[in-house]
Amino acid sequence: MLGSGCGRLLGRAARVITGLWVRKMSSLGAGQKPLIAVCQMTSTSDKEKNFSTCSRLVQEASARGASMVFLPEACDYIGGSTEETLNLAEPLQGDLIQRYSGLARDSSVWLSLGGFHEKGSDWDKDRRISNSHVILDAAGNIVSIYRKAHLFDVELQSGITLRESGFTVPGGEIVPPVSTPVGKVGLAVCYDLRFPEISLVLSREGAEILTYPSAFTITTGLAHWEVLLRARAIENQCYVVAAAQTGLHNTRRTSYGHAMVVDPWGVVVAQCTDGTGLCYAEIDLPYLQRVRREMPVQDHRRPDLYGGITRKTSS
Ligand SMILES: O=C(O)CNC(=O)[C@H](CS)NC(=O)CCC(=O)C(=O)O
Repeated sequence: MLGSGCGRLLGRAARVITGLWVRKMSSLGAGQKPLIAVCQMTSTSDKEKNFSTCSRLVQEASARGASMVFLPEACDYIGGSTEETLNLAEPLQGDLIQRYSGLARDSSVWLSLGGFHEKGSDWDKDRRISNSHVILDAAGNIVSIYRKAHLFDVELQSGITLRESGFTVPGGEIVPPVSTPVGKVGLAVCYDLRFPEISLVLSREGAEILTYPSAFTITTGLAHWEVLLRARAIENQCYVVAAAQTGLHNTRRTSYGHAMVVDPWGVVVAQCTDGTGLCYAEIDLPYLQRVRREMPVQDHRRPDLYGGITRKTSS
């Protein structure tokens, strides 16, 4: 737990927005803080239904005054088999992205599509897709694409076996944080959460908000989800935003849920309850600056000691 000596910072504590505040970025006055909305849903292989869920959530968030809405990994669909996952994939020039684009435009919000199954230019060669985190601005333009770099290939004794590399090509780059109306957003996806290096690169590049849209398994979620999200927020003194899949997708896949927002002090300031829904949080950048000023961990780093960390360890 956090010690009482930190009372001054803790005094500000968690503020989860519940009221019907309509305060779009365009109408934000001086000192007003932008609002974000974070989504939780249960994707299936029915793309039409998934889109209509996303659409309803985004419209609700927009009516509440959110400037940016975060959708989870696989917001487009979760296939019941590798074959189905591959068959349903679309290119970023396809119909589905156009519809998300229209949704951002019609609702005048920025959108994070936390994981879009992207049929890329190498499809004909390798028949694998990318797990792409796409940022759309409020006019519906694609402003950034990050392709998941760390793929979830695991075999747990508890019965969870997933081999993402069987249908996905790993991304080859970390993309610079995106300037949005709610702050500078650093992009990652799900399993990337377990690799602090990516968060260090993003925060060094200026990220104020780290994003981990996810479809965590229940076993790993129970053990690791919240502690990892809070650790990334504390280490980097960033907001951490984690939209999430929840519940039963098909006979073989279930997700942990617990979509949340963590503030730069490590406090969980918003969290979804059970099922499909949203949670909201204000992004308080002056507060983030204060946390960084009062405990300047970035200035205390000792890169002279860490040289070997980027080398792969032999097993
Ligand atoms: O398969 C899709 O269509 C969408 N992708 C996912 O659900 C991915 C790959 S299987 N899931 C994860 O990375 C879970 C990570 C996790 O649970 C952990 O790190 O503990």
